[in-house]
Amino acid sequence: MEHVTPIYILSGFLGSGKTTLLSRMIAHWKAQGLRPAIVMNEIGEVNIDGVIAGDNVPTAEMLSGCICCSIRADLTSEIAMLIQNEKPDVIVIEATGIANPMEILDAVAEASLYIQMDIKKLITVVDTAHLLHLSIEQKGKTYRLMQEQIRSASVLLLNKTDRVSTAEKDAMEQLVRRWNPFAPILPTERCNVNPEELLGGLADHGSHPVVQPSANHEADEPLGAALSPERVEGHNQPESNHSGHPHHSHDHVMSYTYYFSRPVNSVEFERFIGGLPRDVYRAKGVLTFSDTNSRFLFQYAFRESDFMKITPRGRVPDVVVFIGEHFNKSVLQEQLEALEGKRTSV
Ligand SMILES: Nc1nc2c(ncn2[C@@H]2O[C@H](COP(=O)(O)OP(=O)(O)OP(=O)(O)O)[C@@H](O)[C@H]2O)c(=O)[nH]1
Repeated sequence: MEHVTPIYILSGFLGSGKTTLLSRMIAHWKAQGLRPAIVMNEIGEVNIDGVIAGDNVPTAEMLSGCICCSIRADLTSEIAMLIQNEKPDVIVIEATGIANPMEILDAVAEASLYIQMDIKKLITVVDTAHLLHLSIEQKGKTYRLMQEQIRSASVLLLNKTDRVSTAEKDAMEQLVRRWNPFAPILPTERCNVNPEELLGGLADHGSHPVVQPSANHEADEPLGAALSPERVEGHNQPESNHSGHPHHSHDHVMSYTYYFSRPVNSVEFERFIGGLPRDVYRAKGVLTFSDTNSRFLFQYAFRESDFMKITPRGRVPDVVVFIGEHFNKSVLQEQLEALEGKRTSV
């Protein structure tokens, strides 16, 4: 029988912890002597996560678009090429944080018409603190998207529990359970989860039928929750895509990439980040500071920033990608140029 490649899909809002989980999954499979491969999707024009994912992992980068819509057609050929060239034991697709998982499932299922693969799980990572914040406001596109990502999951990580109290965590667990009564919910810090519990084995992949969008799964099957009719009905965005399915629009989301031509002062940079408009909800990049002698991977997600020393291999530029809604790119550009000393005031 032809080899069937197991596929895991990682979903979750921007900055929820998908790449953190991906690193753990890769480490787990490598420790078992398996060969994983990654399809990494970014809406920005550079792949900062590629710096984190590590060496020796075959990666297909799909940049500057979202696999659930604008570059969806490329997914089949990217997966086919990975399988043909790298013969991986397992593939993980990390979707952009703004992707609608139903659309991704649909795209992957479309690809499975041509490629022998078995969609094992759709794992959604939730930033518990962010969800708490949005659940108080109870509105907004981000809240609705997060709800969809939670509804579609076959397993859920309630991540960043260190940023909420126990009572808040319990409340969010109840909320998530209401939205998705089927998926196991695993509360985590830094996605620290038992990989066996999360991933199961890969060995049984030959026995599952390849998932189709119209498949009628039992609730306890891995993707039963995601593909059941009420889940599809829950996906109630008004627009339609080319395949006639209701389509989620990303028109409100924008990204801005800034390349640095010289090191900047770390304190001034942190001050700039502290003053970012609320409409910028995610930023990440690689930076060289003038007052330190290391390079840093910079992360900003739901108003928390993080700097990690790195020694990137190969040529990695100093760059930051900002993602958000309707923010003013030229204001950011002016501030960044001022940080570089190209302008006199911020
Ligand atoms: N406080 C806290 N931070 C976390 C936790 N998990 C991940 N982070 C941090 O959150 C930031 C975003 O994590 P990522 O794993 O890059 O998130 P992501 O979902 O891949 O982000 P996108 O690719 O932009 O969608 C990083 O700075 C992580 O170190 C957690 O449990 N607690």
